[in-house]
Order: sequence, then C-alpha cells, then structure tokens
Amino acid sequence: MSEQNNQNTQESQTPHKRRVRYKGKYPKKFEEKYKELQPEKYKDTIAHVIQKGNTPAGMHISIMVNEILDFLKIQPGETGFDATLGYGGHTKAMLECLKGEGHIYATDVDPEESAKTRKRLADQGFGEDILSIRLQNFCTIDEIAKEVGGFDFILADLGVSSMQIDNPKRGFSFKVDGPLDLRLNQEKGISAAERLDNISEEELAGMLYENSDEPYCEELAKAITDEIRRGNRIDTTTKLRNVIEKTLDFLPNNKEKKDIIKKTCQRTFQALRIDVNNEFEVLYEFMEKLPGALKPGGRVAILTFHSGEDKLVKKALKAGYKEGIYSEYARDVVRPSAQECAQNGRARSTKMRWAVKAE
Ligand SMILES: C[S@@+](CC[C@H](N)C(=O)[O-])C[C@H]1O[C@@H](n2cnc3c(N)ncnc32)[C@H](O)[C@@H]1O
Repeated sequence: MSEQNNQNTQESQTPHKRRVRYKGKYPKKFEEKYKELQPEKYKDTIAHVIQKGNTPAGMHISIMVNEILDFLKIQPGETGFDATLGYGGHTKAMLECLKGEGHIYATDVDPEESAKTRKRLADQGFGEDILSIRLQNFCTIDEIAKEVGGFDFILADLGVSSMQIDNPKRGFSFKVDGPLDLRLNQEKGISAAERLDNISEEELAGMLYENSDEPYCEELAKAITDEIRRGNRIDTTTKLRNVIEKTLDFLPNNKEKKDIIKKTCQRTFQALRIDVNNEFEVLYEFMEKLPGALKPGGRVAILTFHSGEDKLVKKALKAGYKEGIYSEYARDVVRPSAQECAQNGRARSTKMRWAVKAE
C-alpha cells in the first residue's frame, strides 16, 4: 500500500470530530453588549462601532443635527421645546447653542429611557436650571407653551429611538425574540399582543393598510386572526414573524423573497406600533396645537420616518401657510446627506420639514 493510500484509510477510520461552532468576535445578544451599554466607560468600543456604520446598543445617533441647527438658528436666551427627548442628542446640541442662557423643555413618554437621559444630561452639566424634562405626550405641547409663554424654536424627531428598537424586552424588532409589546410606555395602554387578541380580520387588514400601505394586508390579517382563533396567541415577536413568513410562503423561491418577507415584517411591526401608541392621533393633535405654541417668528423642524407621518405634517404646514399662520414652510422635504446615510443606516428614511410662524 502506498503511503498516500495508507493515510486515506486512516483518515476514513478516524471518527469525524465536529468543530466547535465559531461564535464570532463580537457579542450578538443585547445583554452581552455590556461595553456598548456603558458608553461613558468604553469610549473606544463605541467609537469603533459607530465608525463601522452601526449604532451601539443602548445608544441613539441623532439624525440631521447640522441641518436642524442651521434652520433653527438658536440664540442664547431663547426658549425651546424638544418634543422627543430620546437619547438627548438633539437636545444637547440645541442646549449648547443657548450658551447657558435660555431654557429647553423636553417631553418623552418612555419612563425607562427618559430617566437615563435625564441623568446623562445632568452629568454633562445640563440640569434643571436650563433643561426641564417632562414625562408626558408631546400632544400636551399647549399646556407647556401656556406655562412658559410660547417657544422660539421647536423640534420633533418622530418615531422610536435605537435604544428602544434594540432592547428585545420592548418588542419593536422582528429580528430578535421578545414579547410582542411595541408600547413607547410599557406602563400604559395595551401591548400589541393584547391588541391582536381581540381584533377582527377586517380591522386588522385596515390597520395594516392604513398605517403601512401593506400590500398583503388581507392575507396577513386572515392568517393572524385564524391563528389566534385556533387558540395560538401571538404574543412574541418570533411568533408574529413566523406567521408572516408562513403567509408569504406562496411567493416564488427567488432572490427577492427574503427581501419581501423582511419588508413585510417591517411594515407589520410598524403598523402595530402606530396603532398601540395612537401615533397618528397624537401627531395630528400636535400639528393642530403647534401654531399656538410658537412665538411670532418661531421656527419648527420635524423629522418623519414614513410616508403617513410625512403626509400629515406636510398637509398641516401647507394649510397653516395658506391661512397666513406660517410665513414660510418647506415645500420640499430636506433629506440627510449621502454621507450621513452611509454612516447611519437608520437615517435613510428620514424626511425633514420646517416652518416659520408669521410675525
Ligand atoms: C427618534 S427618538 C428621538 C431621538 C432624539 N432626538 C435624540 O437625538 O436622541 C423618538 C423619541 O420620541 C419619543 N416619543 C414618540 N412619540 C412620542 C409622543 N407622542 N410624545 C412624547 N414622546 C414621544 C420616543 O419614546 C422616543 O424616545
């Protein structure tokens, strides 16, 4: 027997040893990202994650900061309103423009994240003397405006923050398993799972269509309500994702199928989120109250993330302009630069609109 043959025989007799699965260099689970979750302590890790075009867990990268500041032209001594505090990135940038004189009032409905942001900003020197954070819906803007005598500038950066999306306990992402919650404030209202418990097929189809223009709204509504009627509650993100995947199984097995499933998941989760948080209703109320909250010459900038929001904002600003409430408004949307979109994928769908209150 040649040496080569001998070696082959020995190899075929040795039982195949399974290699340990390579887990990768970086933590994959939210809880394992302990360095990203402590940005003050692990600055290098954070810089590395951001430089790679990702958002570190537990953090939010503010969008279109320069465009917003260019438009708002904040002067020391002014009074502002940040409708959507989030991680506080925009708030901090606006506070810096005040140079220690003036005040910003900020709202958010998320008790968990706004408490962290309050502490983070206070630690950076922005305490109660210059920043008042209120745990309330931005549709109560009229109450705060009345209390403080109106605002020189207002910002609303709608939707959800990266910290909320990334935290599996909140149920915002179809990519990780978690309870199907989707509430911005988990202490109020009902979760998306509870909403699905009692919804009719027709109402669900309408919700998916109205809130997300979902092309498969009828098929999905039937599949979801059938599943629940059979006694299988859809109370986790994975269960909802599985029903969506099963419903779209009829699609031809080609390259596009995976992408269609992903987009359908995104739209379905978005439609449910809009519903459980009454997002259109509160935005409508906010837009109605906006003129009364701005001082003459006051500026407002609004960032939206899907067509339903943008249409509502555009319509309200246009109507206000026609009525002479606003002296100027954005006829065209302002979009983030290609460079910003490359650095922060979450900026890609952003549209900014603005208006100036007549003197
Ligand atoms: C996109 S994030 C804001 C990020 C923030 N601009 C930053 O730079 O970190 C949107 C925030 O608005 C909050 N939010 C959404 N709807 C709200 C509402 N109706 N009233 C108050 N806060 C709201 C969310 O909880 C979330 O924290």
